[in-house]
Amino acid sequence: MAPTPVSYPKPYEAVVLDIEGTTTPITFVHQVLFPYILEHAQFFLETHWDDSTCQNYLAGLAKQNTEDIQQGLTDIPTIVNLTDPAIPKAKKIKTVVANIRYQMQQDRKIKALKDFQGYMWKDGYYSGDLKATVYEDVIDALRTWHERGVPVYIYSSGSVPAQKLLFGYSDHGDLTHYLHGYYDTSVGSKLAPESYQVIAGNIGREPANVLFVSDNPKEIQAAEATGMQVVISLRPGNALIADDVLQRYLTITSFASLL
Ligand SMILES: CSCCC(=O)C(=O)COP(=O)(O)O
Ligand SMILES: [Mg+2]
Repeated sequence: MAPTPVSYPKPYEAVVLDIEGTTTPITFVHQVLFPYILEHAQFFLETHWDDSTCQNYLAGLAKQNTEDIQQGLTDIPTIVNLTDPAIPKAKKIKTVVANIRYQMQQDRKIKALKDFQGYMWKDGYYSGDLKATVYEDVIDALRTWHERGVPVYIYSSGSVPAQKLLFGYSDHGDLTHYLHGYYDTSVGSKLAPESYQVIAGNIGREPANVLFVSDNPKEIQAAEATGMQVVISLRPGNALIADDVLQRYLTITSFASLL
């Protein structure tokens, strides 16, 4: 017999939130953040190339590229040896841009790519070119949880610096004072139950006392496997979710239902 769906979250001590499709529209990520990278990557690399921070992120992309090729990803554009002085800078940049573009077409949630994106977005947020969209009902919930003393954490495939920028430069101002901590895939894949165990341990709560909200059923299943309370976020433009999944889990269209 199919399990009965829960109709409301049980009491919880802490909240862990996904970003894309949950606190923030997918369109903001795919129609604003990602195009920013694609439009500015070439010029950004030309102007930041000699920066050691830039070189560290590029080394991450190059390492990932070596691993991808070793693992048989034949289509992925090869990044030339970035430390070879005989290769012109323009050629190096061309191969990095082609590699980033390819990975973004696949919407890969790869740490090296996400780290580099976060590094690039910093300029966009600082200059005012980027301002993040956060749903109005999320702001209300963050405020309410703050008043109630319920700590709220973020767990996203986007890098921790990218998360801090998104909530620091939102269309509702700086929201970072509402957030107690940030996790990215440094703790592990969002599809692996162990990652949610690590987060629960890190925030000092039993998984059963933590509420995780995400648009991705695979993330929901991974969190649920640890005993976390889970809720699926349904937002305009999110990927469709199979009926059996929708029947099995509590779903929300607004964070107001969680308060
Ligand atoms: C916070 S960075 C922008 C979002 C992003 O790049 C991403 O991959 C979001 O994935 P999520 O795990 O939040 O669905
Ligand atoms: Mg998401």
